[in-house]
Amino acid sequence: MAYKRISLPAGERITVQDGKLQVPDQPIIGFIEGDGTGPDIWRAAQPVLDAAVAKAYGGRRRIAWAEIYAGEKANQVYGEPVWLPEETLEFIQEYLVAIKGPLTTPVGGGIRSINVALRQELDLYACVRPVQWFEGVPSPVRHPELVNMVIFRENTEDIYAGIEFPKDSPEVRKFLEWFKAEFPKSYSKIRFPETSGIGVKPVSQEGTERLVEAALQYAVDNDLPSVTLVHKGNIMKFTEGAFRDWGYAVAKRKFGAVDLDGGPWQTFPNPRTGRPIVVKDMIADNFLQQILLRPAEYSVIATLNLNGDYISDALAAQVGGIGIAPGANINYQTGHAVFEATHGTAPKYAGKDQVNPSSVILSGEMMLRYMGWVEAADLIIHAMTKTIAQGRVTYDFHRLMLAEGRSATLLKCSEFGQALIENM
Ligand SMILES: NC(=O)C1=CN([C@@H]2O[C@H](COP(=O)(O)OP(=O)(O)OC[C@H]3O[C@@H](n4cnc5c(N)ncnc54)[C@H](OP(=O)(O)O)[C@@H]3O)[C@@H](O)[C@H]2O)C=CC1
Ligand SMILES: O=C(O)CCC(=O)C(=O)O
Ligand SMILES: [Mg+2]
Repeated sequence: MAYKRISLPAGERITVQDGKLQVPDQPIIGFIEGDGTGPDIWRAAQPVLDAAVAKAYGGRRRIAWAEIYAGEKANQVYGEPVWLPEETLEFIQEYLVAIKGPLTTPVGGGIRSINVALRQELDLYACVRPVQWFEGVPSPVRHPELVNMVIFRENTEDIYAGIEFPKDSPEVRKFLEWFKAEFPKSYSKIRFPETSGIGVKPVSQEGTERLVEAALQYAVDNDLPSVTLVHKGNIMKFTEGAFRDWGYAVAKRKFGAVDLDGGPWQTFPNPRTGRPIVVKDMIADNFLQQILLRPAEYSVIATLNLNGDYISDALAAQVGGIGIAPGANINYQTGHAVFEATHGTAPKYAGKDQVNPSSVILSGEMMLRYMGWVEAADLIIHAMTKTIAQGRVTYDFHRLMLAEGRSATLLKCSEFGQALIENM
């Protein structure tokens, strides 16, 4: 396919055959720099990913990077107000794998999230965010080593679908008139109808089942002890409550789970190892205190879009903050995957070469593992562990280390990337 503004490097496409990713030695992979601190971080991260691949495979393998555009840079490159160019989506459709920096979303009015749009347009239904502690990373909790979880956040539905009507708009008036006529009892529950904005929260059985199935399969593949369905189903019965029920049902139907002590918790033996996997559920507010008090009891988490967003940042804080929290948006059925940090654009640090590039680097590490390039991924983990152990860190860890009375060397964003390369 010919692109208007995307230059294709020499290389080949990643494809899927019989449900398995086929990765050539020079795969073309798209990257979106991102807004705010995105360019600082990408400048530090890309050399680290390239160095890991070069060292692991001695030049036999190489990533052929293709810059693709979204956010503020898309406006510059395409010369018109275009936040998510059609050809960016077409490129990812065709080349399957991409990595991106954070993109700005204004609060209140203005454009809707481009990050969310990418996930929805490409149907990247699972937002996978592993949360693990690296030895030496400063943390606000006493036992960060007990935190070892992987969040599977539903990525295409929920209140994030973006179905909202602003107060006083013709849409909200029409909606409320219809609602009042058809559902007078429910309408009467709207406390101030004249001054309300309205949002719609769709949660489907299909959307839930594919997400929960991916989480259960992850527990099987990685021999993990439990999957917890996190929801607010006591209050939102037919969306979040249904998420729980459909989740339990898929564990029974697809994995042969049976009730534990009369239910609702379930268990099934891991077909690969025989070890039991417990499927349990928890109401989201309780879960947020449980992960602080008893983190060792949680492993894989399957949850809805908004809960997953909150839980991601809360758990990241327990292992050092969103500067080191990676993620991936994946469609396990088609193989499409866009890797990205959990954090946003952190605009006050933009252009200062100051922030922690670890989230994007570790998102790249997830990407390499997804591609089957595990030797390169392992090198990144090794270098990250070693560099942090040497106390060579960016500002976010530095200030926490000093507060803990530890000595540390303050590095810029780019210097931290270089330190990783030295330590590979
Ligand atoms: N996927 C995406 O692209 C996402 C985009 N966003 C967007 O980003 C914009 C800003 O959002 P905001 O709520 O401020 O959240 P951010 O995640 O951008 O930043 C919040 C705070 O987190 C810390 N932080 C963020 N990134 C890093 C890093 N790389 N290294 C170290 N610390 C970091 C900083 O803390 P401190 O001040 O303590 O130093 C920062 O002020 C919004 O437009 C939002 O919509 C938000 C989340 C995800
Ligand atoms: O799209 C955004 O601006 C925010 C998204 C977000 O917070 C997330 O995906 O964790
Ligand atoms: Mg978030």
